[in-house]
Amino acid sequence: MGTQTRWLGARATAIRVGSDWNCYESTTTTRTRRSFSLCCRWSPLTTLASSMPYEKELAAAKKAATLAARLCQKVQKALLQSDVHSKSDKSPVTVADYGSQVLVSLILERELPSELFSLVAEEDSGDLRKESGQDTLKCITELVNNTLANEGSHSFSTLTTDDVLKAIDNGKSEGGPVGRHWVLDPIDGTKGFVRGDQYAIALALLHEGKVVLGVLACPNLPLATIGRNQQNSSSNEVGCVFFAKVGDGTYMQALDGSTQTRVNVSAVDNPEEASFFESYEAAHSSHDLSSTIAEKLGVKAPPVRIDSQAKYGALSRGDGAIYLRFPHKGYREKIWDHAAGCIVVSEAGGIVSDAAGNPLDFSKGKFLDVDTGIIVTNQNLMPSLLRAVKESLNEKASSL
Ligand SMILES: Nc1ncnc2c1ncn2[C@@H]1O[C@H](COP(=O)(O)O)[C@@H](O)[C@H]1OP(=O)(O)O
Ligand SMILES: [Mg+2]
Ligand SMILES: [Mg+2]
Ligand SMILES: [Mg+2]
Repeated sequence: MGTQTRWLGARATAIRVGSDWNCYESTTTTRTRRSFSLCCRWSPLTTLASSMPYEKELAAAKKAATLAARLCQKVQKALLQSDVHSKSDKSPVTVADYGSQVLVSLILERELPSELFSLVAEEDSGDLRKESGQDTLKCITELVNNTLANEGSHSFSTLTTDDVLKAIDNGKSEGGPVGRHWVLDPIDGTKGFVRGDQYAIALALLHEGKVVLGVLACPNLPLATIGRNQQNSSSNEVGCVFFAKVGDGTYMQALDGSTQTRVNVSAVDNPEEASFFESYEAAHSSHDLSSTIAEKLGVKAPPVRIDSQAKYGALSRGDGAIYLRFPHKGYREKIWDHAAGCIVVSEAGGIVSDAAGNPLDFSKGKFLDVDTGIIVTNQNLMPSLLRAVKESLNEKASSL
């Protein structure tokens, strides 16, 4: 099975690998590589991208999220050991948020050099460019350089503060329905991070407005089941990475890189045996509304409250069967808070929708316009969950 090359003119080359022809466009101005499946005449014809769709991108995303998780673990450890562990002192958290974004941005760009790079990320460099942000900027730069050095990453020379600002600002893309966009929450669940609880590094790739891959690194999530289905486990190891790409299922791996296992959502169809996740923070999601819905549905177990998209990860492996999220009036959901979690759950067999049963639309820029809230469960429970949600919302509206 050798390779063979055909010259398709000044801008494209076809390379045969085995019986497949892979066509590349090469222009000096755009550095893009595209599938030419529509314009090439001979067959069989597939592209590298279609024979292993998003394989390279997934590997890069896992590498980026894992390294960012290491940086966050270091900061959280220092934060919990120091006496600045107070909610009013936001600086250590800020350093980790920015540092995580810098690492993901740099690693993705380095690992995928032939692709146009577009990143929609939560943080921007505005505050770090002010006089008052200079100490924090130095601190982030040092932290990122140390993390890269500890990982033995020799492909980066020591970063300057300017490099750091540029890497953060790579995340300024607006996303949208055309092309590819990475979507990043460098620390999802900041409140949990500060408390020493759950948080996640959430990274996803959108292609033509759809989520095609997602990685959720959850440094504090036990590898063993949590929540109501918790069994006695000999392992108290923590640190999970969930990852999924479209059509390929969802997998979980330990953060330290052990063998991956395929995961599936719970198959429970009796709500009495189901348990549900919701935000730890009542300010992020109405606990009252969730408990009305759960009661109407017949759920007996109390809610499992944890921070961040770790809820999507836990649900994808069947730790609980339902996730209810009803932010308070006026709050607009962002794509980076759901993109990775959404594909992790749906590839594990679950359904993610808004409160009216519509799928989430990630193609509208950085905001997600959802009807009232977000609900997640398996195929068996979704019809009755939707009924319970509708009834509860109607009752709430008529009581106002
Ligand atoms: N007022 C709010 N209502 C709902 N979600 C919020 C609010 N403020 C921040 N968030 C975001 O909600 C997510 C955490 O939700 P939870 O942990 O409760 O599920 C995080 O993405 C958090 O942002 P951040 O990424 O800055 O932590
Ligand atoms: Mg978030
Ligand atoms: Mg965040
Ligand atoms: Mg935030």
